[in-house]
Amino acid sequence: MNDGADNVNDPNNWQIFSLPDADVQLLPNFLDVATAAKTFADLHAQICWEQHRVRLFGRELDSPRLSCWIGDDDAYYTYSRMQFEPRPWLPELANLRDRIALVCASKFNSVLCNLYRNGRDSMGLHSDDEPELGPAPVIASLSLGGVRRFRLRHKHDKSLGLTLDLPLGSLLLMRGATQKNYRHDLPKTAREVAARINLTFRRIIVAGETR
Ligand SMILES: O=C(O)CCC(=O)C(=O)O
Ligand SMILES: [Fe+2]
Repeated sequence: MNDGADNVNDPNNWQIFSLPDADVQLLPNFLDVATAAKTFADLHAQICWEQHRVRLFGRELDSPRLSCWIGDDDAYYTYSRMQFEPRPWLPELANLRDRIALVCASKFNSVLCNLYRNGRDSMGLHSDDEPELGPAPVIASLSLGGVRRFRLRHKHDKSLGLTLDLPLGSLLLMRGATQKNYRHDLPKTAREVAARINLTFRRIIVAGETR
């Protein structure tokens, strides 16, 4: 793990983007390069990667990536109108969850893991705005492996957006009204790119919880 924990906790190391109607920050070196590489190798081997299906224009298709939904037993999630039952936490993921919770001052009970095998794998434009995430979700996104382009686009004002090449070991934090006002994607690329793992830590509001 990154021994520069003080470093990570120093709010000055967050890059804060002044994006209207959103709250987006990046901690470029949450994991140092060696730790990020080891974490990538461990998770690539340990996560039970699955081919999820997505519904698009009334048709069901293979999603262009491999995925795995991991979380507490009660953290059910509906994504692209498909229900996912969480798989149990792996120790390394639970450890990352706790460290990320500290630097983000938020709690997470689940993580969506995505594996982009090459430049043809991608994530279409969407908002993480499912009702079970609550009205202003905190999404913490850790990137490992190959660098890929990530784009945020305002839902109503085409002039507003942000494009980031997410470095390995970086932690992107989206909070507040970001999901309400923006969509994001990870486009395909013709460049030769190494495989990438992305972990989006989330908090599902479980039935019976007051908020
Ligand atoms: O791979 C990424 O950086 C984005 C993943 C994402 O948007 C999601 O899991 O909802
Ligand atoms: Fe997303």
